[in-house]
Amino acid sequence: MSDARGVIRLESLTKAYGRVTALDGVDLEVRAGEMVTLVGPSGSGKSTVLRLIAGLDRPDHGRVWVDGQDVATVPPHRRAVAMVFQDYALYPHLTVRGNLLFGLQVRRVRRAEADRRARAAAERLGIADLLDRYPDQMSGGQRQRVALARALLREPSVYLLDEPLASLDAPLRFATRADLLALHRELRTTTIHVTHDQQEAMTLGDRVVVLAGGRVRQVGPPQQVYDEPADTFVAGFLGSPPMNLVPGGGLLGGDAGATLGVRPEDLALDGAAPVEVTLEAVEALGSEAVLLTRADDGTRLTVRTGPRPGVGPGERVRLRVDPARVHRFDTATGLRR
Ligand SMILES: Nc1ncnc2c1ncn2[C@@H]1O[C@H](COP(=O)(O)OP(=O)(O)OP(=O)(O)O)[C@@H](O)[C@H]1O
Repeated sequence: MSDARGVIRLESLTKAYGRVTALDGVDLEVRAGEMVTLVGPSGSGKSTVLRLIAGLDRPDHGRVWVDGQDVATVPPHRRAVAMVFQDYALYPHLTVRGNLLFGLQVRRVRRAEADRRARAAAERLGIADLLDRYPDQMSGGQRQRVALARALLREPSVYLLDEPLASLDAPLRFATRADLLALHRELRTTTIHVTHDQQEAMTLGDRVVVLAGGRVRQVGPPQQVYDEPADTFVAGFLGSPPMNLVPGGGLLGGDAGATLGVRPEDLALDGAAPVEVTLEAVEALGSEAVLLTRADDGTRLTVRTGPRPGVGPGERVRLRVDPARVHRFDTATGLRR
């Protein structure tokens, strides 16, 4: 089914490890050419989703479709997927060239053709001068590029990326993220990318999938999920610092049965505003500052301001709340109203 190439469909996927339910009925369709970011707390089942797609584990119930085909009986090496892990998983006894050629040799690609493809992938990822090095002679960033180049050589229908940037330092992470995005724009290969990183979740995917407790909580374009979180869990998970959530509404405006939420950037210092709080701490982050405040009723509100807010701990300050920016959730169910 060539028209389904690159399409991934997960249907009621359930998986338990002993008494731990890792996935609890996951449905998801990833479109051809799409880049989807999978986020969620530790243990929410993100890696399990990838492992089931790759065939490294089998679901207890449910189905995985790759390229329009139910892959239940297809072994991992026959699936059209390439997985990249945080810890690279390179062969330590092989050079970069050896690592890149390995999969091509398994697939009986002729040597001259394999060499040509390996060099092209290495050049694309900027590691062509490292072909004779062994993995332990390279930095983490370089190893990760080798792992990505190796995935590229498989020419899969789908890339499964399990936190590939997590062990890189901030500048390298930023640069590699940009490379990953450029590569995706060029190749348009369907990609599912697991990350813990808020910025990656917001910037890398066409859509973000929020997972919690083995269930999909919300799927949508990152900005939409950020602007309209489906429940209090998603509201508190996406965004750093997280959304302020006030059960009963309190000083955001009383609302029995509702939990009101406001993001730190939607609160502002304003001497004429009615909400008065005590400033407990100021976190200066260079490009911005985060104010930790506490109202007389005990409610804590986090405020995001410019880098030099001009106020200090212990001061009484007033906060302006943009009413159009207040989110309303049902306290009992947590669902957006
Ligand atoms: N092989 C295994 N044996 C037992 N339990 C497992 C196994 N693999 C995963 N689990 C459990 O299944 C749940 C989901 O794990 P999974 O690795 O998918 O989570 P995750 O969202 O990727 O977490 P993290 O962000 O920490 O990597 C966790 O509770 C985990 O402890």
